[in-house]
Amino acid sequence: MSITKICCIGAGYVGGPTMSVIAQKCPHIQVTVVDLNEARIAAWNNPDVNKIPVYEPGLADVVAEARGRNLFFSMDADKAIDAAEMIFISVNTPTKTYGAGKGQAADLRYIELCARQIARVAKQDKIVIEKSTLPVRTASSIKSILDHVGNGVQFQILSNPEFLAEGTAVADLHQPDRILIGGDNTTTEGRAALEALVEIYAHWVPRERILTTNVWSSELSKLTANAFLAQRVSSINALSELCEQTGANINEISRAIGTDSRIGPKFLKASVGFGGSCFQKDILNLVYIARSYGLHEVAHYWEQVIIMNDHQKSRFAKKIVRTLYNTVSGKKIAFLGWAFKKDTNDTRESAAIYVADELLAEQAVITVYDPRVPAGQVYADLDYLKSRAADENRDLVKVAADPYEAMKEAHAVAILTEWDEFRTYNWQHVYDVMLKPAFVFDGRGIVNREALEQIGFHLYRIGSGE
Ligand SMILES: NC(=O)C1=CN([C@@H]2O[C@H](COP(=O)(O)OP(=O)(O)OC[C@H]3O[C@@H](n4cnc5c(N)ncnc54)[C@H](O)[C@@H]3O)[C@@H](O)[C@H]2O)C=CC1
Ligand SMILES: O=C(O)[C@H]1O[C@H](OP(=O)(O)OP(=O)(O)OC[C@H]2O[C@@H](n3ccc(=O)[nH]c3=O)[C@H](O)[C@@H]2O)[C@H](O)[C@@H](O)[C@@H]1O
Repeated sequence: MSITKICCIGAGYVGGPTMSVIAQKCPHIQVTVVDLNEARIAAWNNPDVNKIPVYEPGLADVVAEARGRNLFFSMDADKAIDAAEMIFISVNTPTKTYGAGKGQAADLRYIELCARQIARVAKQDKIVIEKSTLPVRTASSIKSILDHVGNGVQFQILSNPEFLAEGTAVADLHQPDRILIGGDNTTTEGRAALEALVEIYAHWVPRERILTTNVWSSELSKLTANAFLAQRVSSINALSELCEQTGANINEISRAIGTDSRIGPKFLKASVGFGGSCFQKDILNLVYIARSYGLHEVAHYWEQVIIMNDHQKSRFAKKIVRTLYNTVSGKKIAFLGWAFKKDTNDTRESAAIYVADELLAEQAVITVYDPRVPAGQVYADLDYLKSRAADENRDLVKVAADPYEAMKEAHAVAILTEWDEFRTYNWQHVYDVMLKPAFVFDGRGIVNREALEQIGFHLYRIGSGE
């Protein structure tokens, strides 16, 4: 089966970049990305390609190459679904905030809406692909809806989880470690669907990197991969606290253990805590699934990864309060970084939000500088917590367009994101304009200890007991 038209439902951080790269690499396939969010679609269609809604290094060039040629962003989902032979579902699957499983299970209502829409619109056989991260066995729910609501049309369901990381999405999509496709290879139609998707990726990904499994393994591999990655961060963060007590240095430990080829060097960077839309959500989901099968030890084991991460964020905030003579009331603290990692404008579950919330509860006054995050997003993130009135968030938190302005007359600077530019600031100038004693709390381990201490700063760095 040769695919000529693809539709993707969901033009977010995954749908947008993923489909842009498929369109770039497969100019013979027409790719239409649809979304309910009108502003988002308008932004993807912005004639100024630098104003697309997702900031990712290299993405604007990919969009510029394919958009209008074989890549389209549209609000007309019915039309795109009807025309496509292959439909990716790439909508959000956040943690449930209501009912059974509240705070843990994945909220699948958007997935179900997509399945019902596809069933309603489809007039010819379709391949439906789970691109969103989903609990194991979701494909059977999608299939049930499609088979019972659809009008006799045949659907093949594949699982094709996405492993890109934000900030490196384009590089990850161009050269993935692997592509994972779960499908039913026990039937002729199932095998044909699997092969159709393999064919698409094979335009730029070596075949040996395209793995096929059964659907359930594919769904569960995605949750497992994120759980393993997050577990490494929590493990190194747990030890960062012990380093601070003992005079050991977490960077040296990461280097020492990372050279063991069985451990490997990646994901061993101690931090103020992992953020992002997925690690916490996916582990909570894994915990919920394990518990729903009565596997309490399994659930408890993975839950520790989250507990450790919450502790890491909280102890950073507490360290600031303790160091500033046990009170930050009315004191200006400058935040360098608000995004959950560098090279992205995404702030979902960013450690900065929770550190800020804890300091605001102590009546601190915060000025935020982030090279990519606009003021409106900072306030939206704080308002979402409902810890205090929106007016109070605006009174206590300011967002600066200039980093030196943010740090002027501050008691302390807290580094929350590892943006490269923070390393190259004129720290002597920063020292001169800050109140004394001037404190720097480095939650990312990026500044040079000797240089800052020579200038006169008091420096605290995560995982450094020196
Ligand atoms: N953000 C990331 O780096 C990664 C995310 N994932 C997974 O991919 C999925 C999507 O994540 P993101 O792209 O980050 O989410 P997102 O929130 O950025 O985008 C989802 C989009 O789907 C749209 N949408 C929801 N329901 C819809 C419907 N019925 N019809 C049309 N559009 C609809 C929303 O308006 C939104 O624009 C999630 O399951 C996530 O776990 C997987 C790998 C990486
Ligand atoms: O499912 C997803 O959404 C994605 O989640 C992560 O990608 P992402 O969250 O975009 O970014 P990561 O590079 O994994 O970083 C996550 C968080 O961990 C932190 N981190 C990462 C690595 C490290 O050594 N230390 C550390 O604190 C980062 O600062 C960030 O806050 C995974 O890396 C992707 O493979 C996956 O597709």
